[in-house]
Amino acid sequence: MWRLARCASSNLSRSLRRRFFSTAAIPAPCIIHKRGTDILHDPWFNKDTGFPLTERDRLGLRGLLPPRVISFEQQYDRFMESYRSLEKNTQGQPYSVVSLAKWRILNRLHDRNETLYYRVLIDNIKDFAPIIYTPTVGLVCQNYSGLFRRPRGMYFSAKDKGEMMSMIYNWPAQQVDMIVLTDGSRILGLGDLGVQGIGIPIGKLDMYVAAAGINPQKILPVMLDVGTNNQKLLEDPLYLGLRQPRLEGEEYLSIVDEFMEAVHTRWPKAIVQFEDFQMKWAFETLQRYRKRFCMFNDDIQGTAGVALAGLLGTVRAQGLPLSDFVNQKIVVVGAGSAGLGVLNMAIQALSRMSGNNEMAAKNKCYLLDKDGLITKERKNIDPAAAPFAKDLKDVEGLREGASPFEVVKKLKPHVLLGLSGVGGVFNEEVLKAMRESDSTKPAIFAMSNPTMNAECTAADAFKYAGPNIIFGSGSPFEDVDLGNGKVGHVNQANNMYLFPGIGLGTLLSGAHIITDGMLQAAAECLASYMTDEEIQNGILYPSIDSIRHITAEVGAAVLRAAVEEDLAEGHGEAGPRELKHMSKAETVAYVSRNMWFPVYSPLVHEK
Ligand SMILES: NC(=O)c1ccc[n+]([C@@H]2O[C@H](COP(=O)([O-])OP(=O)(O)OC[C@H]3O[C@@H](n4cnc5c(N)ncnc54)[C@H](O)[C@@H]3O)[C@@H](O)[C@H]2O)c1
Ligand SMILES: O=C(O)C[C@H](O)C(=O)O
Ligand SMILES: [Mg+2]
Repeated sequence: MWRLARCASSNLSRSLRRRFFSTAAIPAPCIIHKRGTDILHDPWFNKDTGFPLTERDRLGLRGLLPPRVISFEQQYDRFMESYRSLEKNTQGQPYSVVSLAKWRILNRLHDRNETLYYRVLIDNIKDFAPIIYTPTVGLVCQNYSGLFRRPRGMYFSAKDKGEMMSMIYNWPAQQVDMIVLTDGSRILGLGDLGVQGIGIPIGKLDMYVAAAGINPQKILPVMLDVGTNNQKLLEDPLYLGLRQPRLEGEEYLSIVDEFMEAVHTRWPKAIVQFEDFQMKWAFETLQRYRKRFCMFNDDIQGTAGVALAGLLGTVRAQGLPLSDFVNQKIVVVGAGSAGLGVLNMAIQALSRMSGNNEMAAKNKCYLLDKDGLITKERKNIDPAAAPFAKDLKDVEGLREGASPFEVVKKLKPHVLLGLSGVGGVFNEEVLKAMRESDSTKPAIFAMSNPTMNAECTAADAFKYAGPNIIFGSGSPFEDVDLGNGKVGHVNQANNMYLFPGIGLGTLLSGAHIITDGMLQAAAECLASYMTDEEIQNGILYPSIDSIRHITAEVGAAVLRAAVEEDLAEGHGEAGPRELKHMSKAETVAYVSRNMWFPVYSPLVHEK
């Protein structure tokens, strides 16, 4: 049964939350094995003009920098000034020009000085997340060949078969905690982008550092290049990936197997997040590895938790008890890895609430794909979608393949949720049909990314479906002015609210696998995070400004679930016994304490 207990410290005021996380601890010294220009060229350690004179002496930097020492705060202000003037100078130019210019200036800093980069990112997450993450990251992937200056992360290709076990030792860090892996086959809603999809693991890991405080020296973005079926890329002379069609079947799996074994051999406790794999491989690899390695699929499992929190929030927003969730009619448009992940988790929760009656739970959920409503009449039904196919006699008045409009018109659902990857699927006609919903506050979630691929815009949703709706989208939209001083609130229903906490909680627990129980704990924590007042105002998720706080809470919930399942083997200072004896509040404090925060550490050279 779902109990929405308040998170341990969720009653902290927003400003206190911010202050709590911006208080830097006294930095511990950092041992390095480099000197001179090698340090200046290493973004992990570089402080640019910020090296104090004593350190310049110790590290052989004297004379390699202009004499004046500039403080971290001055460097920070200088960067922000350049950023703001770029913003001013590009005003009125097309979105793609402006956002790529912003991405470039941030990326240059990332390449040069990671401490300063992550500090500006954390402090300005609301402004910068849409640049380094969704939606601009999609544009960056599309333009990767042109934007490429220096590599980031590792690239394992089909040509590296048999070599991966040794290649993994080419990575310079001794320890890696968090890996985000893609094969580039379904990048956001943009399709197969081959090797160019590396932008996604980079963006996701930036969120890990900013939101979860994973040390950037312990992250690794990885591209598994098994070819591409994108003809345009194959014909592009500047394309940087393998120019061959994608490997299939056993050949494909043997590459992923080899990579997973190599990672596990060097870093047995590293967590691997699978990201943006096309559906068949997303499900297959999850089944294949989840009991053997510490891994999860963000598009299936992270998205499901965020959507479930949104669905439960919708019930609360309607002023109903959570138990009323079992009466909600939910229409999901998009039967891919994300849509099926959401439906699976929603049905698990519904069925728990209705006394393990899975049949009753399924009856309330409807699934559509590119060919419309999925029923048992469907020819060549995808096995993953088959359990959700409707018996025609249970959907009277509807036909196999009914369109989103027909389905909404007939069923008057409480929730319409899109994960189709297709922009505009919730058109005027569909949105207007939602006005006749059986709910007084129906919810519309247009979760596909990036912005162009959202099923509808926020403005259209409020305009056509009415001012009372709850609205969520995968990519950020501005709140909508409804007139008379009223505002239509836009929720960013994006898995970024969960994946950083799933990774952090798992890491600190020392669990060697990620179970459904741990994922459910993450979703429950997010669902309980908002106050009733916020929920009444249509606000289902925290502001991205407090992402570090919610991530600490989610991380603690995941860790505690691992303890309850006897999976927590401990990490660093805290062994399994210590973890077991921590109270809920102590667990949150422990997780927060273990979040890395960017400050210049004194550097000490060792041969
Ligand atoms: N907001 C989030 O956190 C989040 C998380 C994961 C995925 N997504 C987004 O969801 C989208 C889908 O991801 P996926 O991994 O499930 O992709 P997928 O390719 O596995 O599945 C796409 C599904 O949409 C269906 N579809 C295609 N055209 C359609 C149409 N015109 N009408 C109805 N259905 C249609 C397909 O038949 C398929 O079932 C992507 O845009 C992705 O960016 C968002
Ligand atoms: O990347 C995102 O913004 C969310 C999600 O993982 C997606 O694939 O769209
Ligand atoms: Mg994704």
